[in-house]
Amino acid sequence: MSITAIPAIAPVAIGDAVLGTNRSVYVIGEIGINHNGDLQIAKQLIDVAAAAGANAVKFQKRTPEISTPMDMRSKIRSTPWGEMTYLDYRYRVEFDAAQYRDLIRYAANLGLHAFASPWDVPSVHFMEEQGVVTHKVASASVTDLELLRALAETRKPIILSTGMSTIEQIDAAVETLGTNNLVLMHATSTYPLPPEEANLRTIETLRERYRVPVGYSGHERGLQISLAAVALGAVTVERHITLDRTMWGSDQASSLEPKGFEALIRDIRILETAMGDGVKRVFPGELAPLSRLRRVDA
Ligand SMILES: C=C(OP(=O)(O)O)C(=O)O
Repeated sequence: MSITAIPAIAPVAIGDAVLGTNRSVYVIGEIGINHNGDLQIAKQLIDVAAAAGANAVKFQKRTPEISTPMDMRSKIRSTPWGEMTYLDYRYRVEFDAAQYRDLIRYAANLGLHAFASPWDVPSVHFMEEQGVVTHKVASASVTDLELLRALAETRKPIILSTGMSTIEQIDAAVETLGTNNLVLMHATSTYPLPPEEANLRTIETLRERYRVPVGYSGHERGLQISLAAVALGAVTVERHITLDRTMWGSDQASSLEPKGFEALIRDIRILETAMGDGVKRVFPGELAPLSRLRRVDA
């Protein structure tokens, strides 16, 4: 029987990790803004990611006066620090350069990459000065071509999330970034994500359309959907992590707590081993049952 060979999808190196088919899944603990602007909480979340066996932690970096939508800026928000405008709240949860240096070093000492999704062009330069191994593009930024051009100029590997985007918008983003050193992430930006909006078969759609490694950024409750994404070939999985889902903050409720994140990574490691390489063979463990059970030898 003749089988037509489809050209393999080139893996993408991020620091000392390689993301691609038949490689270990690159697990990202998305700290995002779940640290609520508190450096000690951020470090505790890095501890959680390291203890669970993640490969990386991720933050969100914003220049609030640029990245906060105009109509949101003066809205009043109740926060643990009192009532304040949405813009002031956005400033309250940002870390400065010295704090990022501290966090990235802290993560590196625990064997983790640390990087961010920059939400505006100055934030790209800010994270570049931190010497990060990669940049992530949040789903919200898919159509921000100015941001994508700045990211392309860094020549770093880029992880592009695709939630709340049409295929045409993703086409334009991919064209801007180029497919060299690009990892896409299937995502649906519903918080929390109901199964009927997960549409995991999109992982295959993105992989076939763009011929780049594809991962999954999840916002569901529980672990099943992320694990299914791995079974469908996701090369990276990103999940929000929190110390406690009842903490104040918009992403806490749809985040995984330490035990959940640990269980997720344990199961991902079992799954990636179980996926194998697809080459049909008789395994050593089958030899005893073979001699016991098969009557006709071919
Ligand atoms: C919001 C983000 O990502 P996603 O769109 O994958 O949830 C982010 O990386 O900041």
